[in-house]
Amino acid sequence: MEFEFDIHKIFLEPISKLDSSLLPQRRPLVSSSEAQRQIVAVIDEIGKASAKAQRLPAPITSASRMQTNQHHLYILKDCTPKTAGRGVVIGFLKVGYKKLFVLDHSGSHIEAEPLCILDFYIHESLQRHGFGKELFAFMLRTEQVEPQHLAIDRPSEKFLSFLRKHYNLRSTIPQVNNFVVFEGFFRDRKAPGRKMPAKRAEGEIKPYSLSERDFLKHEEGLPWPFSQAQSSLNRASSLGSSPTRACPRHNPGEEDFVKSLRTFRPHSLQRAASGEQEDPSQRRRTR
Ligand SMILES: CC(=O)SCCNC(=O)CCNC(=O)[C@H](O)C(C)(C)COP(=O)(O)OP(=O)(O)OC[C@H]1O[C@@H](n2cnc3c(N)ncnc32)[C@H](O)[C@@H]1OP(=O)(O)O
Repeated sequence: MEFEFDIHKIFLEPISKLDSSLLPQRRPLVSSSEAQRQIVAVIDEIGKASAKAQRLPAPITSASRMQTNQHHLYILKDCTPKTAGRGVVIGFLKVGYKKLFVLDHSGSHIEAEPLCILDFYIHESLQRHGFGKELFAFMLRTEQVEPQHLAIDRPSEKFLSFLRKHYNLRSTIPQVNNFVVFEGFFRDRKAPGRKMPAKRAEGEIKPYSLSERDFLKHEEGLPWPFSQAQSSLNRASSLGSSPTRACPRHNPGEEDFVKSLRTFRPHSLQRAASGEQEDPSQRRRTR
């Protein structure tokens, strides 16, 4: 992706890590205000490209969302002499910690706060050249995390293939939310998860967990899963919640629906109990 300004003056490293300040560790070679303006333009553009590649109705990565969340954004630029001019952005990877209830092999809910892969994109013309692996490996080193300890927010087929090929991540542990976790998720973690009691007091239950992609639904009307309540509940519900997300709006009939969620036994849970595996790609949100 090319821009009307010089990428090499704002991103001095091959891979730049940004947080909510939107400023890379090495100070850009242009004024702070100019750097901020250019970096906002880059993030918004690559966010749009990623959404288009994933056929999402709107970007899940934008400068404004970066500023209001505790996410880390890794941006890879091209350093080869052929693009020595103003430089190009090859792709990006966005990660962040989220509080989730993750099902273990026995179907128990474990409260965990794993690093989650939230958005990942390499420009179409440069896919399958090893850039994704370079970016992903850099993130793993920087965040000091093992690939099997990650939770993935609705991976695409390409991403699942990527994880199989580079990290031998194949078998998933069936979940009832939209995050995919792999075998080994619970092994040798630095901070082991907390097992939740089978029955919890009323009011203590966090009824659902929103993935990055679910905020899109928020903007369209009732938040997911409440937006599903009027129609039939034909997909697995989610448990757990994201600390970085605003509280859902309360609507008439919402409490009844939450109660019904508490007694609802999702298909994935039934599958977990029977040992049957679910194809994670089937869990992707349809538009
Ligand atoms: C949580 C989320 O972010 S889900 C969304 C993930 N992003 C997308 O799906 C957007 C479109 N895809 C992409 O941007 C890229 O393909 C990525 C980010 C998934 C991978 O980056 P790449 O630079 O292509 O990966 P890299 O070259 O390091 O590894 C290649 C491997 O990735 C997988 N892969 C990459 N592109 C494809 C493709 N078009 N079809 C199938 N598998 C693919 C394959 O396993 C491939 O190995 P192979 O060529 O031997 O089959």
